[in-house]
This record gives sequence, C-alpha cells and structure tokens, in this order.
Amino acid sequence: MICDPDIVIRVENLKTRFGDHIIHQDLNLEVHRGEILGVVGGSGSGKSVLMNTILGLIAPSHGTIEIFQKKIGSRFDRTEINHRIGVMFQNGALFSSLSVQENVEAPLIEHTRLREPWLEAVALMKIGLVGLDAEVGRQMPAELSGGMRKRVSVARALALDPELLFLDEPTSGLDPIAAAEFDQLIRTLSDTLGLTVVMVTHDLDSLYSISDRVAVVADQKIVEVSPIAELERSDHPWIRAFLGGRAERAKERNR
Ligand SMILES: Nc1ncnc2c1ncn2[C@@H]1O[C@H](COP(=O)(O)OP(=O)(O)OP(=O)(O)O)[C@@H](O)[C@H]1O
Repeated sequence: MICDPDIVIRVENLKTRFGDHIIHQDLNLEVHRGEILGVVGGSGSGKSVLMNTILGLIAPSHGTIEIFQKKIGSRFDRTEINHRIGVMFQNGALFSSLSVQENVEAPLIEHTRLREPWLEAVALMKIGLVGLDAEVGRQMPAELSGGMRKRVSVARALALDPELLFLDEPTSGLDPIAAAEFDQLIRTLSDTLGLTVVMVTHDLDSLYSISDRVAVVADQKIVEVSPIAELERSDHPWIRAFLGGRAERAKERNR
C-alpha cells in the first residue's frame, strides 16, 4: 500500500457478511483529508454496516482498513486512533439523564485527565463552536429542539478535537431551514478546523450544498465516487433514480 498522508481512510477489497448474507464484496474507498464525503445508497445497501466496519464495531470477513495511514487489525490498534475520530450516530444518541454540558463533558472525563474547572471551560467552548449559547449547557436534551439536539451531538463528537467526523443521517427529522443551517455548520467546521467528514445521508440538499464528493453504495460495493455534478452524468440505474429529474436535465444539457 502507498502511504499518502492526504488519504485519511483507505478501504481495500472489503467483504462483510452476516452468515450467508453478503453485504459488501470487493468494496474499495478512499477518503481525502479535509473533504466532506457524502455516502448514499438504497435502503439496506450497507451504508451503516460500512460506517460501523470502519469504526471497528463490525469485523470484516476480508479486506483491509487503513485509518490515518495505520492498518487497523485489532482493538489495540484502535485505542491509539479512537480519540482522533468523532461520531454522531443517527438521532444524536445523547444521554437523556445528563444535561447538555454533562453530555459534552462525558468523553473528556472518559478519555482525558481534565477536571474542573477545565472540563466546564472546554465543554462550553464546544457548545459555542456549534452555535449554541452557554445557557443551553444547563438544559436537558428533552428541552431542546431537534436541530439543537443535533448541534449538541456534534459538540460532543468534537469534544476530543477529532480530525475525522462521522455523521449518520445528520439532517433526518429536521425541517428544511434547520437542515440547511445544520449543513452550513458542518461546512464551516470542516473549513475552519480542517475536519474530514464522512456523512451517510439521503438528503439531496445536503449533498448539493456541502459535499465535495459522493460515494454511492450499490451492488455490494462503491459503484461511483465523484462530485455530485458528475454523478448526474452516471448511467447507473440507482443513481439515476436517486437524482431523478436533476440527472435527466443534466443529460439534456450535455446533448
Ligand atoms: N447486526 C446485523 N445482523 C444481521 N444483519 C444485519 C446486521 N446489521 C445490518 N444487517 C443487514 O445488513 C444490510 C445492510 O444494512 P445497513 O443498515 O447497513 O443498510 P443501510 O444502507 O444503512 O440502510 P438504511 O438507509 O435503511 O439505513 C441489511 O440487509 C441489514 O438487514
């Protein structure tokens, strides 16, 4: 394998299966430093399984995964890189019995030796970074709107200053305005912090407004990785159906 510092994730010849059910076969993917990569695919195509395999939550049956130029073979390998990766799971997965500030402090308590008053200082800084007022820190997740909860999840995912951020369906359940604001937050964080973002989504608006490239999971592999404007020219049936009228209009323009 060539060691390229601008490749943050490299997946080669990945095979995953549950019993006889093969999810991925010969799947290859490279994620570039600093990009926002959208991951799309039909329901059940294996997007979440791919994300969870990269995160080490599912063991591949074949293939290699390299993160930060390090081949990941065992759980021990991951302890060195876990703090460099932030994850926002679908629906945020906040601890409902903890305040917003305590949610953001949780990874700091688990993975660092920071104690008060620094815990609070760092948590409030992260809460501010995602565009929320410090007073929100005292509120409970149930008191917040869906958009605010998503922002808190991002603040928690950023607690340890990761270089790589995974987002699973980040705009699901948000109205179009809140979704657009959330997208802009992710773009700003990526640009200002140099974050690499891998975002599993069905949201075409997000893909058009903030993704640098889009990877398409279909037929048990990644069938295309390219900027969304180039995907419009694809002949793959699922991509054409997904992009719908936009792909047809692009074909007309190019005729
Ligand atoms: N733990 C598991 N055990 C058995 N099968 C599983 C498991 N997790 C996922 N699968 C199967 O793997 C396939 C891919 O699932 P996955 O959740 O990755 O799809 P997805 O592309 O994320 O779908 P969606 O867009 O609906 O969330 C599905 O057929 C699912 O039933």
